[in-house]
Amino acid sequence: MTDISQDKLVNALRKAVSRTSLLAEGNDPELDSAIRQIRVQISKGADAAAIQTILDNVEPLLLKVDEARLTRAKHFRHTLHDLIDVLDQHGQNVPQSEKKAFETSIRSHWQSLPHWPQLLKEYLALVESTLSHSTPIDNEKRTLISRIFRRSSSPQNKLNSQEALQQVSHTLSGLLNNLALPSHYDNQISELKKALANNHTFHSFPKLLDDVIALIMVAIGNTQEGLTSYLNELNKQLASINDSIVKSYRSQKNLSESREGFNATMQQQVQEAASAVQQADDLDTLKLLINERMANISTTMSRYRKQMISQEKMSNQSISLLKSKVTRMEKDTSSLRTSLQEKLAQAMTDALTDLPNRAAYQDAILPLCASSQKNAKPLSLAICDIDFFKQVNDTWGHLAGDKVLRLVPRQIRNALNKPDLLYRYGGEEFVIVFPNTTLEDAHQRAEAIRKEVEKAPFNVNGEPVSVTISIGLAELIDEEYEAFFSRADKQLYCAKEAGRNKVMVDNATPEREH
Ligand SMILES: Nc1nc2c(ncn2[C@@H]2O[C@H](COP(=O)(O)OP(=O)(O)OP(=O)(O)O)[C@@H](O)[C@H]2O)c(=O)[nH]1
Repeated sequence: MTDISQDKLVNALRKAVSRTSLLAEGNDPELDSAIRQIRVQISKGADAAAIQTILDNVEPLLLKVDEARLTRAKHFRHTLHDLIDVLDQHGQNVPQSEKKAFETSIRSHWQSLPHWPQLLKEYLALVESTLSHSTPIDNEKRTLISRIFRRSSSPQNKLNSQEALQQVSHTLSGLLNNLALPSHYDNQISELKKALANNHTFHSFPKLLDDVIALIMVAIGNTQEGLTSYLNELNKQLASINDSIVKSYRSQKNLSESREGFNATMQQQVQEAASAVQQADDLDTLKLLINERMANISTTMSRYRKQMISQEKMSNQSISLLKSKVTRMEKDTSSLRTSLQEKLAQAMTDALTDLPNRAAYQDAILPLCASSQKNAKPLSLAICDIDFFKQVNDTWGHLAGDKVLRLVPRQIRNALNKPDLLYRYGGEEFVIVFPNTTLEDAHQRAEAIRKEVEKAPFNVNGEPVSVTISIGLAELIDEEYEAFFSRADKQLYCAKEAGRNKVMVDNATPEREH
């Protein structure tokens, strides 16, 4: 193998190793050893061009998986901070040093899925510690969670215990939405979400939290299983390609060795013939000598031809074996790509409504904002929230609530233009991105959306149910995304305050050249 192709191979494999190392970060020693074995393959040498092509195809997919993982991790980090907020609101004696230590743990480990259960357990320890720093232990045996929420029912606290419990349950439900588990877990996740939403007692809360942790463990198992088998497979195939290359190299070497041997023998025989001619005294002896030498040369040549033919055959065989191995590896890679694409689509889709979910929104919105600002094109954002949705759940049950959650986006779609993008942001909240749309046009469309939902004939068990939505709207100006979202969100809050079933607009508009 030439130095250049060796360099190419080393680079390609280094890229793959660094990507897979990233994915395998914090996983078990088996994965680390698989990565080490790939490094060994690099040093042994393999067909650079074939592997480069395959890795180039795999790399963007691995990158996408990384991004989805990062989005989930960010969501988890928010969840933990939400949980700390709940604790701050309800426990006046949160021990600051332990809270800081927990926040440091979050900072160090939020990106590593295997640490998530540990972080949730640390949260429970912080709850426990908060309690032991506060009121003296009651005689009544209450669970830790029940005590902290019980204290929250004092009038100076903003939320009552039920609301606090709901807030935590809601946060954990959001976390479940972002776990990216295979679809056969959908039922279990939706049951657990239902149990969280319906949970009005504190004693069952730790059990529910345990169930959430168990599902996170499954998600960890899945990630590791997939990666381990992928790395093992890649490793096996690299090893077998390496084998074929070594064989092919050996037969090439044999060929050139026999060519050298042939040259030497021929030279020797020609020299022998020449000296025999000089030594011959008469014509008959000379004829005899020449015939003898020519016969020798002809035997050597036919032996050499036979050897060549058999070695060429061997060389061709090992090349075609190598080709079929590379083809198989390409096929396997393409099925890996398909399964990664399916997993990616699953992670980006909300199972209840089939809409792209919050992770998908977060992937899309920053590039959309950047491109609108760069090209001086308008971009508007609407945040929609179903009014009094809790009442729907409380009156007709969660299944009816889920039905409404599926129907509302259908109504919204009736008033959207083709390029408009609709996402389920979480719970009963939807966001709509209006690319290339001014605030004025987006306002008209948002009004149409509000009316579509208002006039829709929703019903549960044949009984009509009135469903409306409130909408907050803003157009992107020269600002950070967070400020843009917060302006729309503030308007949603105003729409709720103003009596709901309203569209409220933030009137800041970008300066346009006329
Ligand atoms: N059925 C169902 N309910 C959900 C889901 N996700 C969130 N919820 C519920 O949505 C409700 C949201 O209630 P609130 O945030 O109090 O808001 P609201 O009742 O809509 O009131 P306003 O927004 O103030 O008009 C909570 O009861 C959640 O349990 C879901 O996937 N399915």
